Amino acid sequence: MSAQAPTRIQVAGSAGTDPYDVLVGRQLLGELGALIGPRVKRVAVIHPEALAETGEALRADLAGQGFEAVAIQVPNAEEAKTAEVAAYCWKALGQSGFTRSDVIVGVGGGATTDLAGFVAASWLRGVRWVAVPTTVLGMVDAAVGGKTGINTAEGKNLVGAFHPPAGVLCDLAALESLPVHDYVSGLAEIIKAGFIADPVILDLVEADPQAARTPAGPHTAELVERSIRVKAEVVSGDLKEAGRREILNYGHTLAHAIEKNERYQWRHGAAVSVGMHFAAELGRLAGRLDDATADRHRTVLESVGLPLSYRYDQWPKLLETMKVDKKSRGDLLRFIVLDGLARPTVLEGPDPAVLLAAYGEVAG
Ligand SMILES: NC(=O)c1ccc[n+]([C@@H]2O[C@H](COP(=O)([O-])OP(=O)(O)OC[C@H]3O[C@@H](n4cnc5c(N)ncnc54)[C@H](O)[C@@H]3O)[C@@H](O)[C@H]2O)c1
Ligand SMILES: O=C(O)C(=O)C[C@@H](O)[C@H](O)[C@H](O)COP(=O)(O)O
Ligand SMILES: [Zn+2]
Repeated sequence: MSAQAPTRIQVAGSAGTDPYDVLVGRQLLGELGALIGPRVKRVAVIHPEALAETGEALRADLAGQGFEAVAIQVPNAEEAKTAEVAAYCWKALGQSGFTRSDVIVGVGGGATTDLAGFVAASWLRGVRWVAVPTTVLGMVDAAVGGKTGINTAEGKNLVGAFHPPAGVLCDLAALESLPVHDYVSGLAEIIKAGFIADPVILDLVEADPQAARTPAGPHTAELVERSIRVKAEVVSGDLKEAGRREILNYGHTLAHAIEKNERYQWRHGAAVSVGMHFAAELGRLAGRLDDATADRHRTVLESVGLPLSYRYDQWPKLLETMKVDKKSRGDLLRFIVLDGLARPTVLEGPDPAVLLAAYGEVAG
C-alpha cells in the first residue's frame, strides 16, 4: 500500500523572501533531498540529545544521497537556545568548511528549530535551512514563519532574526515518542490559534479533550493542519511583525516573563496557557471580551491539563520583565487581547490597576 500524499500548506513569500511549503503527513523523509535543493555539497543536521538516533539516521540517509553530511548534537529544550550553543554550532560549521551554498536541517522541537534557524540566519549572513519539527508545538507554530532566535539572561528570544526555512516537514509519526507533558504543552499554541482565528479548533478539542492529549486522537491531523493554516495565513502577509503578526503573540507577554522567572524550566506551552488565561481576564476587565469567551479559556485549557495559575507574589518581577517585551514601545506596555472570539486586537498602556486585577484572577 503506498503512503498517502502529504497535505501541503503554502506560506507566501513576504518582505523579499521566497514562498515555501509546510508538508504534513507520514513518511516524509523522502521529500528532504528535494527541499535541500540542487548543487548542495554539505548538509548539517542540528538535533537535540533526545533525538540522537533520529539525527544520526538523517545524517546517514543524506550521506547515502551523496551529501557531505554532519550531525551537530545540541542540548535538549531551552538549554539549546543560548549564545554558547550557537557559537558551538558556528564552530562545527567552520570546521566542516560550510559555504553559502550548503544547507542546515533543524530536526527537533521548537527550541531546536529556533536555534537551527538562527544559526542558518547568522552563518555567512544567511544560508538555506529546512525545518523538521518533531513536537506538536514545533509543527503548528515554531517551525513555520521564520522567527528564529535564542534567549539571553534578560529575556526570552531577545536575539534573533527573521529567516524563513526553505520548507517544513511535519511527520506526524514523530509525535508518537513525545512525552505526554510535551504533547500537551503544544496544545496551548493550537488552542491559541482557535481563540485568535479558527474556533473550529476549540470545538474539536472540546469534543474530546482526553483524545486531544494523544497523537492517536481522531482529530490530530486536523488540529495540526488547521493551526498551521492560521499561522501560514498570518505570516504570509507580515513576515516581520509590522502589524497583524502580533496576534500570534496572544498570551505571550506574560508567558515569556514566566519562562524567564522559571529560568526556562517551564515548557513554553505551559507558560502560554497561563498567559492566555491572563489575557482573557485582561480583555474582560478592559471591557473588551464577553464573559462566555473569557470563561471558555479556563475550561478548554484546563480540560487538556494545561496550567492556569502562577504565584501572586511574583507580579512585580513579571511586570518588570514584561516591559522589555518586543511589543512594548518606549514605556508603553502592549498586549494582544480579544474583542470577541477570533477578534484579536491590541490593548495599549492598560491601567496598572486593571493589570493587577487581571493577574489576581490568574493567581487565584
Ligand atoms: N519561532 C517561533 O515562531 C516559535 C513559535 C512557538 C514557540 N517557539 C519556541 O519553541 C520552543 C518550545 O518548543 P517545544 O515545545 O517543541 O519544546 P522543545 O523544543 O523544548 O522540546 C521539548 C522536549 O522534547 C524533546 N523532543 C523533541 N521531539 C521529540 C520527540 N519526537 N520525541 C521525544 N522527545 C522529543 C526535546 O529534545 C525536548 O527535550 C520555545 O523555545 C519557544 O519559544 C518558537
Ligand atoms: O510567530 C510569531 O509571531 C509568534 O509570536 C508565535 C509565538 O507562538 C512564538 O512563541 C514566538 O517565538 C514568539 O515570538 P517573540 O517575538 O514574542 O519572542
Ligand atoms: Zn509561542
